[in-house]
Amino acid sequence: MSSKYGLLVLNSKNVQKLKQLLTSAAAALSSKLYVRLNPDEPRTDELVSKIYLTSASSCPKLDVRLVVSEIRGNPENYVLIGEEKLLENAEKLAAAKKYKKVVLGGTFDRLHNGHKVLLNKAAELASDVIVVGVTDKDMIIKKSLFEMIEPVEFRIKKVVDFVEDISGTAKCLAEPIIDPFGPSTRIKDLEAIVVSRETIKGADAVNKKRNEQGMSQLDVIIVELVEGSDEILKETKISSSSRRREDLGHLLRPARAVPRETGAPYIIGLAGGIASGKSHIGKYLRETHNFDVIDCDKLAHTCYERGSSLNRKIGEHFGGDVVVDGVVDRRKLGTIVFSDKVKLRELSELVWPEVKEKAMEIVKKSTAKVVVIEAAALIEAGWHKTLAETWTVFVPADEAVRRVVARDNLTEDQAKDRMSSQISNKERLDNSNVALCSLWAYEETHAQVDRAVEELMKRIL
Ligand SMILES: CC(C)(COP(=O)(O)OP(=O)(O)OC[C@H]1O[C@@H](n2cnc3c(N)ncnc32)[C@H](O)[C@@H]1O)[C@@H](O)C(=O)NCCC(=O)NCCS
Ligand SMILES: Nc1ncnc2c1ncn2[C@@H]1O[C@H](COP(=O)(O)OP(=O)(O)OP(=O)(O)O)[C@@H](O)[C@H]1O
Repeated sequence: MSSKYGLLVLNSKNVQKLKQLLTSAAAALSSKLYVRLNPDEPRTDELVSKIYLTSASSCPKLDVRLVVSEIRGNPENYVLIGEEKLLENAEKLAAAKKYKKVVLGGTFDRLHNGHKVLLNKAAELASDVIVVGVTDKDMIIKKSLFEMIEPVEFRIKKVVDFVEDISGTAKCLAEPIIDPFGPSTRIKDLEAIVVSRETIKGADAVNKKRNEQGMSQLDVIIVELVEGSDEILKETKISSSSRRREDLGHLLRPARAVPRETGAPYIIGLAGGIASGKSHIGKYLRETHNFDVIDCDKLAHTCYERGSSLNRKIGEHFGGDVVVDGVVDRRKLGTIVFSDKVKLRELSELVWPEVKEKAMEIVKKSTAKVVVIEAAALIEAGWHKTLAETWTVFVPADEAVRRVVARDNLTEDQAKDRMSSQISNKERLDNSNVALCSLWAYEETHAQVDRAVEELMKRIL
């Protein structure tokens, strides 16, 4: 049985066997590995990067933390990885800290090894306070797959926990920032700023602004980028964007336990904005995975048949002249609802229950293992609250506009208008269990769907 936490002490000899030691940590532990260097192994930037980089391949599931001061809690409580024991040299380590207060900034989504190298540098240099600006709002919306970025409070908590855990002495003060400066140009007695090769310009901008405000200049401490590769996003460094992309097709939050009769199909919702790729994915699920897929768009049309109960309800609600000979005059109804969000909502509230009832009749007759309810407004209609799980497909808004213009022969403004009546991708994803993004080649969309189906089958067996 594996333990949760472990401690790996490195010296000049066993550091040669780093890969082997990290691999044995992977087998022995389930959660966190603290790494400490004994005095005969100096901490160089190369070694810090190597520890994190090697951990990514040798023990990818462990949260590896290179401690720069004394270990929190009692080291005896951790499983010792390898033979080397801890020599207490906390005083020496603390004395080596060059500054009292340092600052750094970032988004820190899905805290990765590049971030850890940067934060380790700050912890290595600062004895008292590490100030961290964590981006939010306008600072994140240009990032790829920004809709999947973790909430800022969560990212802040992760950063503070990591920094205070490895630092031993320094307090970490983190706050959300909505410009590239944040506290770095507000707090006078900062002494240094930690950046990577790619964010040096940001540090220069901070110093320029501090100078203009009559504040001292910060020493600029640079760490090298930790490499990684992502052919789809064309990244050559470990990045949060890649990690978000890797999460596509995987369960983001647990499915709801919905009681199901023996042999009854498992129902999932498929939501997504205009031209996001719902129909394409629905077709793929039907043809490749033998799921039954209910297209609620088509189903809604059948609700408008002559003399239907929906037509009657619409007549009662919007006035008799929108229904001619038992059939809704769609043009007339369109002029009423498309210029008035409240009226559109009222119409939806008449249509959705009818569509849901019809969808459920189809589900009852289905002999498939899984039935997919494909509906653009699934989340607006609140159906996700009763389904076991919802999958959302999305593309960035500008791509959706491009697709609508090309497919539906509309102007850009008309396309934007249509999108403005829908909820945002972020709102959809916040209410979904699985995220799919159809921004790249069809094969990539299919690969995400295949992953989602494979995991779904394991969950529902
Ligand atoms: C504007 C800023 C804060 C936005 O951060 P960004 O969105 O790039 O954050 P991200 O989470 O991607 O990265 C955070 C930091 O880790 C570094 N980093 C990211 N990946 C890696 C990697 N693979 N290896 C090493 N470092 C990495 C980044 O270069 C950045 O310095 C930043 O880029 C910047 O300009 N920093 C310098 C100025 C600054 O710190 N301002 C705020 C002070 S409070
Ligand atoms: N990688 C991709 N995966 C899926 N669709 C893609 C991809 N690349 C481009 N597309 C295109 O995006 C367009 C929209 O796809 P689709 O019709 O499936 O969307 P939708 O969400 O059903 O749209 P709507 O709800 O507006 O009818 C299609 O023309 C489709 O070919």
